[in-house]
Amino acid sequence: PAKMGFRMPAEWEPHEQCWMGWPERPDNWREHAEPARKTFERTAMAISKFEPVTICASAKQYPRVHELMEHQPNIRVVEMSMNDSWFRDTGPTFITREGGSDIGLAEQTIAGIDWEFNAWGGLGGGCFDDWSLDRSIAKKIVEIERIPRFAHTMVLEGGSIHVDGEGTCITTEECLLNPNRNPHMTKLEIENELKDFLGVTKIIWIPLGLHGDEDTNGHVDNLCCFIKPGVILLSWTDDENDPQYEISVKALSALTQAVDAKGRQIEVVKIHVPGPLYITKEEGEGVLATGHAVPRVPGKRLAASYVNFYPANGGVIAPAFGDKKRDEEAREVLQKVFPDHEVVMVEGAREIVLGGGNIHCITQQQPVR
Ligand SMILES: NCCCCCC(N)=O
Repeated sequence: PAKMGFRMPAEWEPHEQCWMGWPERPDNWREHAEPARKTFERTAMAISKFEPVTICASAKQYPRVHELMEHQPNIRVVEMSMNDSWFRDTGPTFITREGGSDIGLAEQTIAGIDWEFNAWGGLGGGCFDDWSLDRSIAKKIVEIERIPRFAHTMVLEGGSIHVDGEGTCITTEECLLNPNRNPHMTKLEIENELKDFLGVTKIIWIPLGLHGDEDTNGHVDNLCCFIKPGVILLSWTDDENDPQYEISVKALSALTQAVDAKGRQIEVVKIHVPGPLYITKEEGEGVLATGHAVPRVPGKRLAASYVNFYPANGGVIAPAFGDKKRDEEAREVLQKVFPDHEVVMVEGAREIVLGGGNIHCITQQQPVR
């Protein structure tokens, strides 16, 4: 696609809409996903103040969600079956190009990449043992939008990459070089596919993702993200005894020793992680042990980070974990780095991180065409 002039826009570039799934499986979400649906609802309502939202819900969930959103003109609900509701990873990665007949390109100015998906590691450490429905979500979304589809055989989740829109991609070795994704591909081969499909010329590799992020093997979207070309927001901790400290120091060094596609040094802004937060006994017991999904064990560290936010048109939709001090600190940092956006902290994001991700993981932006 890069050869055809496509690139993945930066997430802060104008959106046509936001796509979301709807949680229900009781072996990944506690209390039959009731608390999680409350937070998904808050997230969809918050985003809908800035851009249209499409919620995809299973046949079982459709009636309730449709009724819930009946008076929300900026939210539409469609029926779609899924194994779980992580549309960052199962939705398409949209790519765009400057279209128009004047430059001889076909009219198509937007397309969707349909990566291979194996539930974050397949039977070698994945989150559940059947992902057959999730593998069709990207295809169904681009069909609904009548957008061309670029299918790829490489396993990749949208949460494992971030781009600056100007040729640079950041990702983690912990995830992309994990043998449970593409064991048959070398680092160079993976780089070349990212360059071709995302329209980037430089990959900056970060060794490890967020401590505790075992579900995804350290997706970059839980560790750091671009806030504009040349500037990266990095999850940090002042506690040198927290295992996160070493990880963040390594990431800081990888980022400050690199230059981006335009030859810029990277400026790093730190944002402190909440907590540390751990799964409580009550939370763990609320998740059904079916044997078909990764168990939620009380006492395990939650992979909670404020960089897992969604940049909507003019709004930053960020997780609030109930850690009053760090939630407020994070809101201030986000407002400072996004001076022209309205920062909305979504209460109850702890329910999403109990499922293994956060607000960025449950959303997928569709850029304007
Ligand atoms: N249990 C699956 C968690 C998936 C998290 C998704 C993400 N992009 O981090």
